[in-house]
Amino acid sequence: MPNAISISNLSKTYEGGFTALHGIDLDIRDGEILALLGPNGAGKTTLISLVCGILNPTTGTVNVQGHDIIKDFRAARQLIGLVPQELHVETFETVWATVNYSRGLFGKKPDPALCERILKDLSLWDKKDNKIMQLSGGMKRRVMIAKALAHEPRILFLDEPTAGVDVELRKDMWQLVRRLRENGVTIILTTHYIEEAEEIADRVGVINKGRLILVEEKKELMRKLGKKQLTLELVEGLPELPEALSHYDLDVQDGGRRLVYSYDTQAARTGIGSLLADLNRAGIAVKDLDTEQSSLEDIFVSLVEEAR
Ligand SMILES: Nc1ncnc2c1ncn2[C@@H]1O[C@H](COP(=O)(O)OP(=O)(O)OP(=O)(O)O)[C@@H](O)[C@H]1O
Repeated sequence: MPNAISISNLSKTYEGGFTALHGIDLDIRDGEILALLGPNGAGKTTLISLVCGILNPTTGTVNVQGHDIIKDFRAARQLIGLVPQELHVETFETVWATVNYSRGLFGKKPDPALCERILKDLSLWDKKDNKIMQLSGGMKRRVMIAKALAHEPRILFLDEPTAGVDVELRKDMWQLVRRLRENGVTIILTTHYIEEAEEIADRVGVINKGRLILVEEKKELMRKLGKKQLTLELVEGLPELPEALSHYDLDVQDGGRRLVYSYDTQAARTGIGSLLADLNRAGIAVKDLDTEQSSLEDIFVSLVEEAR
């Protein structure tokens, strides 16, 4: 499949000399949902602003479905919808006027049926005649999304779409994102909520201090970097760990009544079989056992810590 966006050696040094992005190379595939994760100030918004032509790069190029973002700005920009992090909507306009106007900005003919569908999809239809200033924060955020979709972009950037949004609305947004993807829209979202990436992304990119430290299929990332833990509930508490078990990576918890064994899912041998055999040999009876896989959050925290 062709790439929706190709980013090559992209850097940004702001006036004053601070370099917020260092030589980013990234291909965003057509039709995927890519989540960009990174701590505050990592450079996520800078990257989005460069791709959307809001900022000029210091080095590098960005190609949007074959259109260079600088040489062929209008064609490239037309393919993109941007939902910025900050809410800035014309407060005295109605929802309906705002969304229709946005479409016109891209030189597209009015399409009331499309605007109606977008507002209905975003549960804003009953607010269409309201002035934006009469809406709640979550509704204003949805208006920003409606605006970004009004010119039928093929690529949608969502910069922290669910920041400050309640759980219910967050789930609605995820559903909307999935629906857009089903219609072939490529989606790039930045988020601090790892569960968001875990829930909806196909691939995950991690940015730290202006560098893209990793881009990987979410499933592959979790498989490769995910550790598993086996928790063993013992029939009787152990006063101390027997010598025969000292070579296992075991954590003794709950006054010796629980053993937690960490193992690498990728290792040729997990060691579980021999651990259970050694427990049996040592006369330690197991009441119950449970396994748990590390979350994307654990992986993310360890990646960013490693890069420090
Ligand atoms: N106009 C500017 N001039 C100078 N430095 C800037 C400017 N805009 C952003 N920066 C710096 O660039 C770095 C990256 O900022 P950016 O907004 O891209 O981060 P981010 O990953 O989006 O962060 P957050 O998650 O907090 O939104 C930060 O150190 C920020 O202070």
